[in-house]
Amino acid sequence: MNKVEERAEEEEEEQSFEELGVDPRLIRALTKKSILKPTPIQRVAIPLILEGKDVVARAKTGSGKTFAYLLPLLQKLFTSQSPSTKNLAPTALILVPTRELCQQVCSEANSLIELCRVQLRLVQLTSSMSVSELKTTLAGPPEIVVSTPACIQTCLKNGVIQAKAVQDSLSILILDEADLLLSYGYEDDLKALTSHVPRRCQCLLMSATSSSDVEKLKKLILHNPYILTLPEVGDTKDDIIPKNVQQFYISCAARDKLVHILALLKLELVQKKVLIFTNSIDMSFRLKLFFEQFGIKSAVLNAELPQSSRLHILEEFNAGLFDYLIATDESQSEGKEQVDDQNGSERKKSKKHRKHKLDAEFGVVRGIDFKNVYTVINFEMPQTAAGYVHRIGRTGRAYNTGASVSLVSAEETEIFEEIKSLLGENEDKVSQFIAPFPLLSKNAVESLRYRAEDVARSVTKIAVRESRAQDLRNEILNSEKLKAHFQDNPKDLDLLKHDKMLSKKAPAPHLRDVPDYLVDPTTQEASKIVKLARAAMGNTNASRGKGSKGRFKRSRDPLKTFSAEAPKRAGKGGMKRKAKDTDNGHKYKKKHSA
Ligand SMILES: Nc1ncnc2c1ncn2[C@@H]1O[C@H](COP(=O)(O)OP(=O)(O)OP(=O)(O)O)[C@@H](O)[C@H]1O
Repeated sequence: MNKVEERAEEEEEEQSFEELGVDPRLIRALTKKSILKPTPIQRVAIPLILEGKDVVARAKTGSGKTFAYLLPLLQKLFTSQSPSTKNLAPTALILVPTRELCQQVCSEANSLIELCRVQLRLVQLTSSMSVSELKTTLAGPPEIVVSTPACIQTCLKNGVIQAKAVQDSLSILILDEADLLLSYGYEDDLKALTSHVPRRCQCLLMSATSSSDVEKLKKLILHNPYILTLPEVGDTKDDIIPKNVQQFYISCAARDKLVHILALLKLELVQKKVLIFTNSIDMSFRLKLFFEQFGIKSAVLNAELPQSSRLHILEEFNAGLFDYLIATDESQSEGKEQVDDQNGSERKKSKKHRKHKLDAEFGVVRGIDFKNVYTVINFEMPQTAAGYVHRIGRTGRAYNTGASVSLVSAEETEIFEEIKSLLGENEDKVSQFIAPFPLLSKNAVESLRYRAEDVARSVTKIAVRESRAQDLRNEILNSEKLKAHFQDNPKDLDLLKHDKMLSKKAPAPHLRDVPDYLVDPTTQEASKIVKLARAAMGNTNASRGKGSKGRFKRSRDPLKTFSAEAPKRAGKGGMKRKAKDTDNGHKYKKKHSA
């Protein structure tokens, strides 16, 4: 790149929201949220959307896609309000695959609207609402509706929204997390809707990955769109995971995973907050009960819990009320049961053999904005490489940094190799993108083995089953209370704690703290460095805020400068990434589709 090109790129990177043409009210609102400069996808998408272009935006997880469409959408609605024209249907429709995402988009948008002090109504429609609730919510109508395709289809079928009114009123249609809409089974719902979408309607399609599903949707909905692809996503395999996330793995036998995760958490070798993934709900309860005996408080999150409990757990975790969340993601082995609206649509497929209903519109991984998660731990490896990308995408969001640690057993070698090849690894070479975790020594693991195995034996299948049932009962009882309470006090998070003890047996006092004599000096040193680094990076629950506040100081990163084992390999992985990290090109491709 020559100097002129370099300068042009630098200038582009320095572009402010103001220069992108964003309304001063929105800029003030963003400033209040400590969002000061646009991310690369926002820089390119906002002006095009303001101009009224159809856009397909592909940018990696956590790159700020939500504001990339919300800001121009709100701005257009601020200025287009005309009291003489009365719409009979919403002007804008945002479709997302899950209820959790509905909730998240609504709260992001509503907080901007509130801060801007404009008259604009945005509502959320969910499949759990009755026809009369849907009608009441849509009365007006509101300018913006956020929902899932299935729910909109229910509204159309039941006459809650008239097709003719959609044709007359709809000006902007946004498909968020577009790569997932089809895999959630919404193809027919989307096809039914598109027949009513007027040609003049501006259509936007946002996604984290490119897939044949995105192509299908593009053909179905968009007319001659601008395709925005940040090179970090589309072109080079090595940048599928955000650059600010360091990836590590630990090879261990499946039966040794408990002692390894105990060592990581108890010896404080990973930074908080920590999001732990399991492939089954039973395993998440096994982990929770195991942790409890060592005085580690955690909460579980899965598709079986009532929706209000799930939203509350997310809010509490995001607010920093607890540090460890064990999530079972939606694509994993237990599958998901299709439950839909109360009006008995064809999507309701009951599976008798399953004891508990899992919510088909639950999505814990995809698109959910977990705030300030520093470490993602794959206690069990995901079943697909794409699942890995989405799990890891829960850390390192926007300008924050993060790390992931995957516990890989011999049985998981195949998927691990698949993940490495997706990231662009060459089988014969030393791992470039996922390095062995350098801070956990064999001695450290062995020092905890006796205690871990003893406690693991006490967490029997019956104990797991009982605590899972108990937790579900508690949450169902609480969910009604939560629903009512949140309507009156949306900001109150302390009503119910989700990290309470489930175990019938109180933890033995001697297991709460690891005595110094059990921890070898190298591990003590490693733990000290992690703590120091956390303090130096301002990574505490209170201070590790959004945007640039928690910005990474690479030179202070212990995972780059310290190694308890295998210093050469870890160093190599670290150095390579370090070199790559300086290459912070934010180019984009813009082309008209054929
Ligand atoms: N310009 C910005 N500066 C700093 N933080 C930002 C900026 N834009 C968005 N964020 C924050 O970054 C986080 C991630 O944004 P967002 O959820 O939009 O990512 P995403 O690209 O949609 O990710 P995913 O594909 O996982 O859904 C959010 O907490 C958001 O508030």
